[in-house]
Amino acid sequence: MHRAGSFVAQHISPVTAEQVQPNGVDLTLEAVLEQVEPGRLGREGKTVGERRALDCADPDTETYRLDPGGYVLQYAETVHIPEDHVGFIYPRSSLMRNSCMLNTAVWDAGYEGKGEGLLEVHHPVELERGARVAQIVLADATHDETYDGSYQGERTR
Ligand SMILES: O=c1ccn([C@H]2C[C@H](O)[C@@H](COP(=O)(O)OP(=O)(O)OP(=O)(O)O)O2)c(=O)[nH]1
Repeated sequence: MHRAGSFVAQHISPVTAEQVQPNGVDLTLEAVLEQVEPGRLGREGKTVGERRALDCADPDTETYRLDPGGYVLQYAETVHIPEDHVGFIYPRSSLMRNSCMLNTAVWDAGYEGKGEGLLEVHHPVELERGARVAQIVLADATHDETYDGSYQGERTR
């Protein structure tokens, strides 16, 4: 069962009433990165290649103008996935209706941090820093142990 937005909101910080949706909570854009060197996933271990933070095309309004391509998007909110739950991200529908897609991996029980997502841009788009771009939902889930990986606490310290 997926939990109501009001439940999800208890695990997101900071959060405003505008972000709370019937079935989840909207996350906002903190930064857009462009990968500049290859990463590697091996049989043992992994490395994330260097990413460069993009400048806003309009610094006054903190607006990014993105051409078609793949970008790493960083969310502004700290998310805590409570025990007995798993999280998933969906794009805000207006982002998708503008020919962009935001992809998700699994948000594990016990994870806490400011996460990232892969933004696919299929038509030029403008995104303002602080704009609501994604929605996180929580579903009930059984699990073994809780998340203790390399991304625990990312961008919160
Ligand atoms: O779209 C997503 C999905 C997950 N996460 C966060 C929450 C998740 O709990 C954590 C780690 O994800 P995963 O376990 O898939 O990472 P990994 O590549 O297996 O690395 P590690 O083993 O170091 O955790 O990253 C995101 O920021 N964005």
